[in-house]
Amino acid sequence: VLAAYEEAVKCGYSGARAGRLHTPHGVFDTPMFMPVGTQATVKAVSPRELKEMGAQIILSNTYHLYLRPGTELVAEAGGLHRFMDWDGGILTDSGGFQVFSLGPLRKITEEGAAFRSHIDGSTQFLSPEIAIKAQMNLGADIIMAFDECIPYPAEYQYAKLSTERTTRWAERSQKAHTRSGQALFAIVQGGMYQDLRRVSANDLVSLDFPGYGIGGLSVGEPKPVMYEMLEQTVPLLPENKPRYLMGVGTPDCLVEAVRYGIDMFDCVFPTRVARNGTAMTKSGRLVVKNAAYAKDFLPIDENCGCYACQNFSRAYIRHLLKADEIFGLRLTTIHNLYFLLDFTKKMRQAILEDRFLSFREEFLAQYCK
Ligand SMILES: CNc1nc2cc3c(cc2[nH]1)N=C(N)NC3
Ligand SMILES: [Zn+2]
Repeated sequence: VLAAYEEAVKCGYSGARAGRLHTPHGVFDTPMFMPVGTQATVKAVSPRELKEMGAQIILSNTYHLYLRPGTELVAEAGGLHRFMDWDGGILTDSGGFQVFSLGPLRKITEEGAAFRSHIDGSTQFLSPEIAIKAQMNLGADIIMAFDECIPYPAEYQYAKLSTERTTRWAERSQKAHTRSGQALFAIVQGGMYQDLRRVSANDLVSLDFPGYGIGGLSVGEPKPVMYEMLEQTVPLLPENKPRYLMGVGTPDCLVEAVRYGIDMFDCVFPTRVARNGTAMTKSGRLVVKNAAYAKDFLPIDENCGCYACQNFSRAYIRHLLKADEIFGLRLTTIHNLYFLLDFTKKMRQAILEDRFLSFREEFLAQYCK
């Protein structure tokens, strides 16, 4: 069965739920955080380390792999799982976001999006059909419909026309998707307009997908606006199907989104800030590179079970970062990924024990943004 959803343990007092996601590569627990491995690697960590820290599903990007090394090449290599030696779950994003955020955009038409490659400036074109074929070649367990990610802010009229096109593109994505054993999720758009979000959700639900991404959020809008869009959208999505909030995020956003009923998350934040020496903790960010930690022989977090915190001090990691030693980036990355993976595990446990709201209160009280 594809990304079927079962055991959605629904807690009466909030939309939070703990579920299990069935894929050809295993059954995975939600809420879940998916480490981002844009170019078929989660930067600075190995598949063995990912497995060890409890990663279940990781994300890769069709846009990048289509441009380099090419999705046919990955198919010839036996598919993305074989190519990167990852036997857990893989979700590929369709390129809808990256085309608009990475390549200098040439032109969007009903047919698709023409753009210039951010790698060599060559003229490229992605359409629902091309994006779906590319994802079938990659062979991920979950793939995403090709959508247009509306920039923020956007005029109502533009958001309306773009959202309607994204729905037509979702239908074309569905028709182009012929690979069994692979789940195609649609992506709800609608900008920051409540009515457009509701129309987008209702239209996509009537096309009947096995799961739904919520896109076009965490694109610079104030957090209350993001939560308002969630409040409008999530209740319209089927309870027995996964909801995936794309590109989110920081622990405070995760705990709020879980309260609204989100099950899946991905974000480059933990791996990206790790590479400039920032560690995530339950009290907020800790910039290990700061001189304050030069002689701090405690771990980043004494209660953390990760490889970095079990074996190394802040002083050592700071030394490596100051000396531009690659191992320093590896340790901060391992810690940040472990922190978020463990955080979602703690949220799941709280939901199952019917104490999610108090877990959320306690966490938010301690965490400074
Ligand atoms: C960082 N914020 C973010 N918002 C997103 C929104 C989308 C996405 C990826 C995102 N990342 N991928 C899509 N295919 N569409 C919507
Ligand atoms: Zn740690």
